[in-house]
Amino acid sequence: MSEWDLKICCMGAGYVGGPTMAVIAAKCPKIRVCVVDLSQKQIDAWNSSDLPIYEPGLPEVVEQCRGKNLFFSTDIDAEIKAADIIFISVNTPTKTMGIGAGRAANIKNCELCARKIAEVAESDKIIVEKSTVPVRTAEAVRRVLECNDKGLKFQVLSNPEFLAEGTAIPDLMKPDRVLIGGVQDEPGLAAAEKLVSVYANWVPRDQIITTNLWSSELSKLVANAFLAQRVSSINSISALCEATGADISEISRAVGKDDRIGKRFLNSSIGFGGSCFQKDILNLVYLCETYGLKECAEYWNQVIVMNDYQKKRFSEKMVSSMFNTVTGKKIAILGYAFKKDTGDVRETPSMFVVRDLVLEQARVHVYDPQVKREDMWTEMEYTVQMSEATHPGLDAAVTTAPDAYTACANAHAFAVLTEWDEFKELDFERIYKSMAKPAFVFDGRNLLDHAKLREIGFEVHAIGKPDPNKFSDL
Ligand SMILES: NC(=O)c1ccc[n+]([C@@H]2O[C@H](COP(=O)([O-])OP(=O)(O)OC[C@H]3O[C@@H](n4cnc5c(N)ncnc54)[C@H](O)[C@@H]3O)[C@@H](O)[C@H]2O)c1
Ligand SMILES: O=c1ccn([C@@H]2O[C@H](COP(=O)(O)OP(=O)(O)O[C@H]3O[C@H](CO)[C@@H](O)[C@H](O)[C@H]3O)[C@@H](O)[C@H]2O)c(=O)[nH]1
Repeated sequence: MSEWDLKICCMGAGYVGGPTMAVIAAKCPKIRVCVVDLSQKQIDAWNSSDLPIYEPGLPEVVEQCRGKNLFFSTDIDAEIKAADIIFISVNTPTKTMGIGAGRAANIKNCELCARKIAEVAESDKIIVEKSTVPVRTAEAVRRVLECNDKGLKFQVLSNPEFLAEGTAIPDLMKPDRVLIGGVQDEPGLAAAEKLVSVYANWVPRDQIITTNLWSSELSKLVANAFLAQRVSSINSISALCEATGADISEISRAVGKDDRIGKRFLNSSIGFGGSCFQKDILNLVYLCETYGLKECAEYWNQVIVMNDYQKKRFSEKMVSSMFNTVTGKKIAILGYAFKKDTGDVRETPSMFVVRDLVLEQARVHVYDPQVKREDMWTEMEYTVQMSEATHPGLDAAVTTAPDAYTACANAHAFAVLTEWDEFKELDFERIYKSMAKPAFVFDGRNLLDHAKLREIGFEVHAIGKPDPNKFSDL
């Protein structure tokens, strides 16, 4: 008799696999959970006190369960063999070459997981697609699994993840909903019910939605598209506010009070970043195109077009405000992560602003409380194809500062690009004194008290905020 009610294996120990499995382990002490990965470095970090990702509350949850019912391993074969349920939580990035390059999601890693499971499994299993995938990916996974020569039976479920970085632990502990898609026949429904029973250890049953496979897969893309669309919608209005003297925060407040619209995801910004929104909308656009739905594809693609415009608009505003030249000027960038409370820099809007400033030959000094310099460079090379090799002098042009004060000293401007709480508490009198004059502030998150900054002497520019010099009727 096993000491465990159930054994779960999760393939992929990243931003989703690690936290998701840690919470399952914490909520289900009778379930053995093992997260496996191809990367020894990643697994070693999960087994250390320096976890590979920064996520508030995560170290405590891992600490509570690791070595008891939560394990991290590179022994993929052994864990596949032992598991009753296997989650596939691997990365599905946008394809960079070949058919659909720049839009289609690359599901190669999902297929490789399915092949590995088919190769090594010795008993029937439930396979759960946790990764975000194009609709009908489960079909490919099922067909690969069926190719095992041992007569094994696999049930494939879709269980997309809705956690947001920075709030992953509360999102997982109290999810709005858990979505489980499966084949609507007896074995499919039984498999779905088994997964329902795992989540039911802490999620109320009426928040666990079961549906068919394709609806589940597609719902994930649609949820992200709707959220990103809200950000692009409010950002499009921020440009109109700057032109007319209206205030974007007041618009968000007034519009969001309508229950039908709701107040969340109406914060105007330099644009959305992160590993999901852009990738998933592009994936949706590509799917629409594949099915010949040109108008639908164009509609969703516009969310990305607006986001690119917002990022570009911000760096252009910086340059034009500073007398149309930043050449040789020191500019401080406060915040590099794509949002607060994470060290993740994938698709971060800060990177695009830094790129534009470097191309204008500014000297950029970046301070972020969680971002690692090596991650900045890796992402820059991957996403905007900039490295010391392609742009000699890049390494010297972008300095990482140990704190905000060092970044701002002697700078002509500072720009707030991530909404870290600590930026609100900075001593701006001290910063002002240390800067070249006129001292410019570009608030890309509407985080700071602009009236107070102006009183100190700063020239302040912010997203969707009227310029008091331009609008005397304010
Ligand atoms: N990051 C998020 O906030 C988030 C939220 C919801 C959904 N998602 C989706 O979840 C999936 C995973 O995202 P992530 O951010 O965790 O990615 P990630 O890059 O942080 O982690 C993926 C991990 O999978 C490992 N991996 C790749 N192929 C493997 C294989 N064949 N066997 C074992 N391990 C393998 C990689 O080494 C990596 O450690 C993606 O589809 C993403 O779109 C992400
Ligand atoms: O009002 C807002 C809200 C968000 N953002 C930006 O939008 C991006 C994404 O933010 P958020 O959605 O909070 O973080 P993610 O971790 O990318 O989470 C999204 O993507 C995940 C991966 O698919 C999903 O699981 C989540 O539900 C979904 O919120 C960030 O750059 C934010 O700064 C804004 O600019 N304004």
